[in-house]
Amino acid sequence: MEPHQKHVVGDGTTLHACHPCRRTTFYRIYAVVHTCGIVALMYHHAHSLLTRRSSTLITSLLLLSDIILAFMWATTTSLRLNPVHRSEYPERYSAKPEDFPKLDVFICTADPYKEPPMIVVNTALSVMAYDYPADKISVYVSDDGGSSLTMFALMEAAKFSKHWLPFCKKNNVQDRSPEIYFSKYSHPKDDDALNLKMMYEEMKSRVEHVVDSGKVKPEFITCDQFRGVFDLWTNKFTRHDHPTIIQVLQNSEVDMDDTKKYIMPNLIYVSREKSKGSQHHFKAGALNTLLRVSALMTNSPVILTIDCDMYSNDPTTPVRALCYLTDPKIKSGLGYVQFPQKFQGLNKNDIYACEYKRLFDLNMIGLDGLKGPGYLGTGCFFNRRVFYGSPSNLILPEIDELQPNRIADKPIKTQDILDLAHDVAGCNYECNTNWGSKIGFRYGSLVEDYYTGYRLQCEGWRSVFCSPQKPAFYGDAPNSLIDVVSQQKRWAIGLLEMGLSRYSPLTYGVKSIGLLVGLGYGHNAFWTFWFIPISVYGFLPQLAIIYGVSVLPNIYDLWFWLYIFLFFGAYAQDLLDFVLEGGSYRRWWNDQRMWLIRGFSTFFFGFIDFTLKTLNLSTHGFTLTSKVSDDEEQSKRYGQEIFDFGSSSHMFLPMTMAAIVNFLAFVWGIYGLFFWGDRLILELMLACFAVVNCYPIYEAMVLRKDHGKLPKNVSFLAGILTFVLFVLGYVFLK
Ligand SMILES: O=c1ccn([C@@H]2O[C@H](COP(=O)(O)OP(=O)(O)O[C@H]3O[C@H](CO)[C@@H](O)[C@H](O)[C@H]3O)[C@@H](O)[C@H]2O)c(=O)[nH]1
Ligand SMILES: [Mn+2]
Repeated sequence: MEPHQKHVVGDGTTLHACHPCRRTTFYRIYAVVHTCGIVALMYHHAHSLLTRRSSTLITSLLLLSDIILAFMWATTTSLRLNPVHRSEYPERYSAKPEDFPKLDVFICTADPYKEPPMIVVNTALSVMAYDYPADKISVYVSDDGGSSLTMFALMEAAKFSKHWLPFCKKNNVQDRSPEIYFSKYSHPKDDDALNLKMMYEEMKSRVEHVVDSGKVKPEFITCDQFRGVFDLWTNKFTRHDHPTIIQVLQNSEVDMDDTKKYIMPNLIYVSREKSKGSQHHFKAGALNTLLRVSALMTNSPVILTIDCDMYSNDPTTPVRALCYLTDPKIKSGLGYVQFPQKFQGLNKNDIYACEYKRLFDLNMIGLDGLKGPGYLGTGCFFNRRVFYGSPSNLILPEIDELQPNRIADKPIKTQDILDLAHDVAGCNYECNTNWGSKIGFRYGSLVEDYYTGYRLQCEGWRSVFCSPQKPAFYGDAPNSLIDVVSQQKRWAIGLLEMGLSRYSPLTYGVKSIGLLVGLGYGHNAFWTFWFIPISVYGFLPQLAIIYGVSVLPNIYDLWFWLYIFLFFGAYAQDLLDFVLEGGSYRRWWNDQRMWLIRGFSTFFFGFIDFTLKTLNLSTHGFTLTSKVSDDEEQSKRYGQEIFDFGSSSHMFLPMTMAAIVNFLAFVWGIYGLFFWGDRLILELMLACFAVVNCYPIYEAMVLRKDHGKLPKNVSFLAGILTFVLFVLGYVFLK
């Protein structure tokens, strides 16, 4: 955290303040210097190409890699030119609770086995218990799994909330996810808390029991009111083919706690209609359904979207968001307020770099200083109006009932509202409408979040990054390598879909939001291309060592120093960014290592999958990240910061090859130092750097015996492929 953030701002009535980072001036100067370096390097390559000083193939590969590296550097730099921090002062927010705007919360879930219903329950309870007038909160849960188990769990949640919410408010509890609260205070002292803990444990065991048995048997149902609902799950019902189910599980107009002192918020279960033949657009489709259903029922001007695993960690969060969303000076053009994604349970040095500091933090503060952060899919408060055209041009939806400015004043359980709600959740409802193209969350990319935020910004909406000291939300991050690289492969594919669409940040984006923001979005949109420079520098110089030819300048060449300068300059700046934003050195090291690993897995296979899809040779879907960790040994290994390969996957092949090639090159290069002297010093330095980075792979290949080690067949296949590579290298280099 930078020191200037502490000072008090304004006249004591401003609700928020913005502080530019102090490093900016230095960064701008450095940007000029580094650019000169890059230009010189390009000259060097062009010169070698023209004078054919070395093989054309090698120079072209190096040139291509360096062009991509330079592009990536430029995109990162565009986000370093004006990063800002913000602070807001919720204690100064003076509106009376009855004047607070209504708030709709959207929670998405999609599979009761990968996303256990108890997780959804805790997330829902944590937001229902916000420090906010309860009659103004409506929680909508979208269940793309269409699961009676999830519905059952939420029914239980509604019942439990009548005890939980009063308890939180009376005792000013800060952890409003009961799971977190009771794991922190596992031995409550007073009777109230003890009772409640028992009640929670009982609910949990009922829900888990139902999930284990896979079916809601009549004897489990304790609320007579909802008995009939489960009949909707007939024998023909499957998750990919079923009618719409909408159930109001709690209704703020009538539901109160037992003492009749506390009003309960709305809780509504929505599972949109599914059928085999129609497009569902994954999460974006689910969110658009909620947008419509909520428009009919409550039509709140403020919408919070969260993933089912992102529980609230701070009950005052909505008021923080209101500090921006209701500020008359900015509110008319403000589309959304994004909170960072933070994760619970990361190990100390975050071996898989799941904190995503660059993605979720550094890039966001960079964008915030320009035009506002992207949308991260969760932890984001929207102005409902943002989904209906640019700030100056309202695009009306096909029916009046869905208009963003309409006041929804009928009771939510009115029959015609429920009927219409079923209608708008139908799977053919969106045909021939603007949903997904001009209205609502945008379709066309697997990362609907990032893409939607970007499109909204292109329309002229501003956004704000709100990153309070106490994290507003906590979610789950994957904790085995295969989960990490698969999640990011989905992202990489979705981002490339965005990058190569007709709304590409480099063309459309630059035109509508300016060069810097366009470039900034381009950084992620073209993520996959990292695999090119990473593979070239991960294999080519190493093969060169093996065959004793040089591909990079030697130490007596002036160009040698240019390479040294660019490498260390870029790395040092990355480290500086990371540490100045509160990261540790070890986490940074792991972050850069994961970047290399992603280069050989996520980015490479993401690119291949995208290409296959484009050629219509395969399809790709939204593979959910699993939120269950019942493998105790694996969790233990994660805690000990040991890499978990475990299952055998082709994703591990290229990185294993790189590990082998670099090791051989390093050994051969050291030996060669005595033979041919320091001619190949740059190549050797690269191999050495890679070997240090590959340490966990060597360990997993040869030293470990546990279940997380690298499967033998992967090592074996990688060995064979390495041999093939050596043969190819011989053909081209010798
Ligand atoms: O068909 C689908 C698929 C997913 N989801 C929900 O989408 C959310 C995110 O899915 P998850 O498997 O957790 O993906 P992550 O990669 O962890 O999610 C990140 O990346 C996604 C885009 O790929 C964003 O939507 C998320 O907000 C962002 O946290 C979850 O709540 C799911 O229930 C649906 O509702 N319907
Ligand atoms: Mn997730």
